[in-house]
Amino acid sequence: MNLKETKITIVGGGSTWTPGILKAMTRYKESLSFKEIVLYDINEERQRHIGEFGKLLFNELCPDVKFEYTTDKELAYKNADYIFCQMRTGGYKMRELDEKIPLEEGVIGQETCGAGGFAYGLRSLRDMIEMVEDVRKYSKDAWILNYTNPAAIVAYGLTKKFKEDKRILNICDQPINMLMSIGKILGVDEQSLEPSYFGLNHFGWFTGLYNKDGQDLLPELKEKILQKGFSPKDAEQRDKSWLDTYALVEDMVRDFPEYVPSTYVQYYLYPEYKTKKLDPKYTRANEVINGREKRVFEECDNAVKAGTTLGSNVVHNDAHGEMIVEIADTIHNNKEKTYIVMVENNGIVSNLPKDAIVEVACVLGNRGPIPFHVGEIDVFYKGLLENQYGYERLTVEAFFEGSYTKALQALTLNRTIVDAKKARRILDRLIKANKAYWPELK
Ligand SMILES: NC(=O)c1ccc[n+]([C@@H]2O[C@H](COP(=O)([O-])OP(=O)(O)OC[C@H]3O[C@@H](n4cnc5c(N)ncnc54)[C@H](O)[C@@H]3O)[C@@H](O)[C@H]2O)c1
Ligand SMILES: O=P(O)(O)OC[C@H]1O[C@H](O[C@H]2[C@H](O)[C@@H](O)[C@@H](O)O[C@@H]2CO)[C@H](O)[C@@H](O)[C@@H]1O
Ligand SMILES: [Mn+2]
Repeated sequence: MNLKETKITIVGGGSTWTPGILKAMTRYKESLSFKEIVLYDINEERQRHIGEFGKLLFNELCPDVKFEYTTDKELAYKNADYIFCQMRTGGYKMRELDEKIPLEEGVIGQETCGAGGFAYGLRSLRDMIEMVEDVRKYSKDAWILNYTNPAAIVAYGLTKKFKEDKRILNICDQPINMLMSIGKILGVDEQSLEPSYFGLNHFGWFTGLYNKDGQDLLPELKEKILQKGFSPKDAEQRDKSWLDTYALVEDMVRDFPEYVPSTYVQYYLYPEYKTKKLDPKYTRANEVINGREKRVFEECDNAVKAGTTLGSNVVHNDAHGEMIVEIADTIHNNKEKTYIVMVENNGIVSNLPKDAIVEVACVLGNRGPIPFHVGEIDVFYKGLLENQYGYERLTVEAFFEGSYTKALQALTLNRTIVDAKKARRILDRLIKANKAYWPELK
């Protein structure tokens, strides 16, 4: 075990996901040997609710750890060893517009896919670049583990901007969440499965699931999905929209039986069907504002009022918190475990561009992720991914160059839009809505 004492900072301390991360951290205190935890956010009021909950939690479970929450960058980033980042530029108010504007124009309105993800990407990039610069000013060797969405765009943009920085790792909880559900369907512990997987973030496929004997359980999984459908492991705690999203995995396996896709692939394969199903008057942002956000803040406040976190039910999705903490632990202790994370392609998928940010299985240790080779992918997958790569790249270039033309090209290329006149209408509305956040596009 690596005994170096560590400091961990959570950026976006006021996030609805922070309590889950903090709870997971309490289980890794010895292994990660942290002595200091700091929450950092630009919204003092919002963070205070989570910060007070965290203070109580650490006081009860790890009293020798210094726990603070702050809006001061120096305090947050100085001498930090691990930065866990999960910020949302513009908050849920802007997420609502990301989802509603495209839907009003008759195309997918979603947090990370299509025009919504594009709008969110142009907002996130500005703040994420600033965050990396701030962190590097105070802690040049800290590992930055990033959840901030749209992770595909953020990862591509940060990789272009900070070419030499090998300690930024972009991660997503979707593959592990899916693996947990897969484990339940197969009746095996998901930890015992070695996945093979390729794609871009929120656009990928499981191509193999090997048990300890080296047997591939993917064929059995596909059979079971076709017989009984696909639902999340924690179905009883899920909002309806996520249950609907999981359910469509069955359709995708029926239509394209080679692999098992990420749930997000449905936005690209069935854009017309999905658009009809989504309600432009009440989107996922509304569901979250009235559900998770309300519940997390109320439950944090209730614990603080009660003076104890014991018995508090604030954590809703263990996998999310567990994943980022486990990844830090794996790096810290050079555990060389397998995770599906984002890395620069550089030939991993040999027929996709080298600078694409792919999501693949990697062995993770203190040198960072070491990817498993994928090789050539078939024409259908290559076509889909090459198209999405073009969209992601043009989005990032539009941001860096302030280019309206590249923004229009990006949206036109996106499979959820296609029509250039529609793309222009959506782009013009998004420009107005995002005036406070985007670079000027000329
Ligand atoms: N990669 C994944 O798989 C994954 C999974 C879940 C959530 N996420 C992402 O995590 C983030 C948080 O999600 P949420 O739903 O809890 O949102 P949230 O709005 O509840 O939390 C985000 C927090 O970030 C803060 N913030 C905004 N701009 C900031 C900045 N520049 N610096 C520091 N803090 C800032 C906000 O004040 C807020 O407290 C989002 O980007 C979301 O998309 C990613
Ligand atoms: O709509 P939200 O705010 O609840 O979630 C958005 C995030 O969704 C993903 O996380 C999923 C997970 O992948 C899925 O399998 C399921 O279990 O629920 C999680 C969220 O509730 C996604 O990976 C993130 O990038 C999104 O931010
Ligand atoms: Mn994700």
